[in-house]
Amino acid sequence: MAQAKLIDGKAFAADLRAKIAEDVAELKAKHGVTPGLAVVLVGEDPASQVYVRNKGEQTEAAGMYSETHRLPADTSQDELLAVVAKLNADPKIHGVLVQFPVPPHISQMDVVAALSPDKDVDGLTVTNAGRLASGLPALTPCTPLGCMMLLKDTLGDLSGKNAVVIGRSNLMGKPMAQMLLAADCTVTIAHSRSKDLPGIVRQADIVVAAVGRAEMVKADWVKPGATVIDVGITRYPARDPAAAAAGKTRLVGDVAFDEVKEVAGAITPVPGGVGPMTIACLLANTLTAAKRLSGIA
Ligand SMILES: NC(=O)C1=CN([C@@H]2O[C@H](COP(=O)(O)OP(=O)(O)OC[C@H]3O[C@@H](n4cnc5c(N)ncnc54)[C@H](OP(=O)(O)O)[C@@H]3O)[C@@H](O)[C@H]2O)C=CC1
Ligand SMILES: Nc1nc(=O)c2c([nH]1)NC[C@@H]1CN(c3ccc(C(=O)N[C@@H](CCC(=O)O)C(=O)O)cc3)C=[N+]21
Repeated sequence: MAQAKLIDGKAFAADLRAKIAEDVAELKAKHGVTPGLAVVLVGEDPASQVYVRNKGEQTEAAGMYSETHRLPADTSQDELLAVVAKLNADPKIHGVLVQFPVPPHISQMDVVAALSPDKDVDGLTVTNAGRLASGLPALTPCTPLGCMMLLKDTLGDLSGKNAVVIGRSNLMGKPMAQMLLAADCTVTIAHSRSKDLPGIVRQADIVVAAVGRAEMVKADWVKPGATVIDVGITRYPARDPAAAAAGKTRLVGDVAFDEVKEVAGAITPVPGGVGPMTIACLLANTLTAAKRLSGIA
């Protein structure tokens, strides 16, 4: 069997960011509005630090305003909610993202509930999740949005395809399933209590793995020719011992890439697949929020 087509999320995301930059320039020129994104990070999680830095750089490269709030790990929930309330009320800011996970003394649900749905560029509020489920216009989570773009680019019409989503988080699995359903797929959501996961996955024309267990999806789980989207990210020390000793890391997805690429029809790599799309879609959502908040679209 021929090797799977490699889905180049990095290149797709670069094109998307270039289009967003054009739209941002037009919004500024015609309406005097500069989209603004605020990212809030509580604690020192090194992986989150990288994402936060990438987000900040790419936001500015797209011509947007970016601010990052780094709060210490012992920030109280009330202090964090006060920061969110201030950003909700700040006219320079159109998108607010609180990086998860937050430390255990803070309730993620309470943080989400405090976000203004109009600025909820993660699509996590009950309002936006409900709007997505009801088929209404919504700000939707960035990672599933990016996965849908890659799937439509790879397969065209998704109607009637069997899609299996592994994972049921509010940020990833559930909204992914809603988007696939809206595109007329037959959708199965699998999770840690699912029985015979390999058997379920073998039915799929489309597999989306969003678990966080390195190389869980094996070649004999995948129907020949299926499209495989790997969302999972696990960070390991670099293979080279000297590099590892220097603190260098490598990213591993939820799919055993080397063996699955021999079976699948198309597959996203990690890194360079879904991750870059997440950030590009965050910029897209911030632009959408800026337009809506300014009464432009
Ligand atoms: N590339 C990107 O841009 C992004 C990557 N990620 C990555 O994607 C992964 C998932 O993220 P997220 O959804 O937030 O994670 P969560 O930890 O919130 O959810 C993980 C899901 O996987 C399920 N699960 C756990 N173990 C198994 C198992 N053995 N078999 C089947 N299902 C299992 C859980 O089931 P249950 O509900 O039963 O516990 C849960 O629904 C992580 O690696 C994360 O780092 C996340 C966001 C963006
Ligand atoms: N409120 C919230 N929203 C999120 O969307 C959110 C979050 N919290 N917490 C953590 C996860 C994870 N996540 C990623 C974003 C970009 C890359 C990314 O850019 N990855 C690159 C490489 C990055 C690198 O090399 O470190 C790639 O896969 O090619 C990965 C993962 C967003 N998340």
